[in-house]
Amino acid sequence: MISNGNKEELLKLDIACKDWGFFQIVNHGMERELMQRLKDAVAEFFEFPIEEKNKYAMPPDDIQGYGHTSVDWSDHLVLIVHPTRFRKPQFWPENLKDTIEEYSSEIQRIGEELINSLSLILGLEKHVLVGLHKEVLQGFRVNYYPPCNTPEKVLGLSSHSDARTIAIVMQDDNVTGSEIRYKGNWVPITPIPGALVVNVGDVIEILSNGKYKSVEHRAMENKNKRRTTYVSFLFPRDDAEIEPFDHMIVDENPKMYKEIKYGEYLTHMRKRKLEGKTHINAIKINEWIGE
Ligand SMILES: O=C(O)CCC(=O)C(=O)O
Ligand SMILES: [Fe+2]
Repeated sequence: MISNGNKEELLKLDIACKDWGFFQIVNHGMERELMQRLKDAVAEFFEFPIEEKNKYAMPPDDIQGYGHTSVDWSDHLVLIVHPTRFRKPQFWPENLKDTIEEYSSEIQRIGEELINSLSLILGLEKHVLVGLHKEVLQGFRVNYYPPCNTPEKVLGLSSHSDARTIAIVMQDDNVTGSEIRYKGNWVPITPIPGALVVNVGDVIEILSNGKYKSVEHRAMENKNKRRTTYVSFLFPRDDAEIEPFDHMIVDENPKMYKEIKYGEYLTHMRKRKLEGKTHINAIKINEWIGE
């Protein structure tokens, strides 16, 4: 893991965020046993009969709970896990709650360390970025992709960029499916056992005035194998103001994005379907099509 302040590691992080927007971390300090425990408990949950899973069903006007994507071939469970006052315990499956609690507190530690490193590569003091969040919120989303007879005809999850600060993803070890768009091609992310995949979200792209990219990604289906991904999103409080840092705006790279309250950005994004980078493009200067 990037130890804060280690110049060589920070340089690697800078390159990864500029070129790819994605990287994998290995020495993150999360116990392999805890990672496996979460995988086992989630597998148990998705194998429950539908009536059992529907006890946690996402109501039409909510973003938390168990549900299905409308156009894609996957199910999900979505929870806000941090801070605790935003939790809705009615959506926390009984067999998962203790493990999610433990896993998400490790993710909070790892995620805040990563945000501190991003603060440093953005040329700021270590804690500036966390401060700008007002509070670092954490969402947890499990994506469950069942085996599919016609994997070439449907997607597990349509192409999108994440509207968050960063996403930290645990994948299955032996199944592929995640792909990122790199120089016009779709590149699979090969799982490294025990590693966590990290990707830069729209918030970092906006704050860095486009230097670090929130890269488009999608999930493919597999014919004979199911696949599960465990995605933790870190993001600012709704009232945090998001706009490019002054020092990232230079003559060769004029200000690319308008200032926006994070909550407003999310509201605007939720009105649109998942489609590449349309949300962030909408707040680009000269392209604003919001309210
Ligand atoms: O499951 C994957 O491979 C990607 C999931 C993802 O991008 C998301 O949930 O935002
Ligand atoms: Fe994503």
